[in-house]
Amino acid sequence: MSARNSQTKLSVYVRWRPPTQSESVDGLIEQQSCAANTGSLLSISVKQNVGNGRPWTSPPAYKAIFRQDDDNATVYSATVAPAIPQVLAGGNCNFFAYGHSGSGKTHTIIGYEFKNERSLGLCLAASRKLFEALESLNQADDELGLGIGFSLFELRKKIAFDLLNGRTECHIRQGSDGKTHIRGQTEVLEGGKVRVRPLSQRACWTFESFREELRHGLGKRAVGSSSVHDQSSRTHAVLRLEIVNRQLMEARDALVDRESELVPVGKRATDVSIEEQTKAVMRSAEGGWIPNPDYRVNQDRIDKAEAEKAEYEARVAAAEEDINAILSSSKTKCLGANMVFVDLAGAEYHQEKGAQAPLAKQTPQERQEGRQINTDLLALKEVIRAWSSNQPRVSFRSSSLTMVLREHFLGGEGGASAMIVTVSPADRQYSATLNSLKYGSLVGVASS
Ligand SMILES: Nc1ncnc2c1ncn2[C@@H]1O[C@H](COP(=O)(O)OP(=O)(O)OP(=O)(O)O)[C@@H](O)[C@H]1O
Repeated sequence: MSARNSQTKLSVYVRWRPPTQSESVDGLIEQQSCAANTGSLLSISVKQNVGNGRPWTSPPAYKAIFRQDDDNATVYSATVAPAIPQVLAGGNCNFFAYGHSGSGKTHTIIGYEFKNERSLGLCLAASRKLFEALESLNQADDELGLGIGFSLFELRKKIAFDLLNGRTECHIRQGSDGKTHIRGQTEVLEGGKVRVRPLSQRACWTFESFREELRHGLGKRAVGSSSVHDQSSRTHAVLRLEIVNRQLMEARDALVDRESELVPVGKRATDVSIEEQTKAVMRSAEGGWIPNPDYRVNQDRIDKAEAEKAEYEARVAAAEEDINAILSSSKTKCLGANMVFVDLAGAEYHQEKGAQAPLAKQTPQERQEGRQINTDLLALKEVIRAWSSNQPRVSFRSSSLTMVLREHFLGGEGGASAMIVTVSPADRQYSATLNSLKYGSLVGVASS
């Protein structure tokens, strides 16, 4: 597996969320951050106040540490805003939030208030800025017609659920090109075309329409009870924004059409070949297979079916070429650039000895999901560690989460990646917070 692009860096940030009233009463973690003498990364020291967890000081690893009174707009300015010019110059940028359940990942990435400017989650604040920039480009050249195409899905176990298409199940597979493909159900269309539905991508031409579409899609997201709260995201949500125009969207639709036409033709060629080969042999007296003297393989029939298949394959290749041509001949570099936001499902930790009972009761299924989420996050941790330290082999195939994120990790020149480690200041969640900080520090050190 290829190592990360040398220009792509992963910056790690920490965000403390405000304590709830009961957490303030029960006691808060003592924490302080300091700048190292050399370099610009920060370290954190934490100490449990009431419990007897061991104090810990991180190495210099974090690019910035946000305090409990820093709002989403402040976090956006420091983490995502610097990436907007990179996306407009054609780079791909990825942002994801990592942290234990209830630590503030959804609050940070998606946000819970869609209208208050300072509370917009990172993805909405980014899209608003992108739309502003695209509008200026469109005004300067009305042929560009730029907008944002987005896809939104959530991952649970090995299935991706397409939130823009009624939460339909999609399968995650690695294609012969080594890339990860997320494909929905197979549909038989008019004229015998067989379409394997791709993950939906919806084009929006204004920020307001994007916000409404996003809100609608997010409404389909699954929530359940974690060991910390009862509105927990029990899946990883992935939101991909791509700069598109109508020409690009139409070319993509045309590619899906050409692929749909190829499926029955390809199957027919395989069937003909198998049929001819089957007729050309017969059972011997001993039970083995021998040539059938009464049948001569109809090579013409096979060649005809293969020629038809080649013709349809060429149509697919031409449709792919059309897409590449649109991208390469575009008057703007940003066409096709991506921004990806990942709101990971919350890692769960066992409560410390003497801590309060969990706030929410979990069903056995939710406990099983919790174990699966932890397994995924462990795989992600290993991938980030290997990728950040430029190891030649990165085991992206170890979970469907890492398979899906593969493209985003390996994505292109001139991009940026950032991880925001969200943490709770509650003393009773000390070990969970410590775990997240340690994880972030490993990644931060490896990427520095
Ligand atoms: N920085 C913050 N400022 C204000 N409120 C916050 C902040 N971070 C989190 N919260 C609040 O804390 C609660 C839990 O946050 P959130 O749902 O974002 O957690 P999460 O990490 O996504 O949890 P899970 O993984 O279980 O879904 C929410 O009510 C959220 O509004």
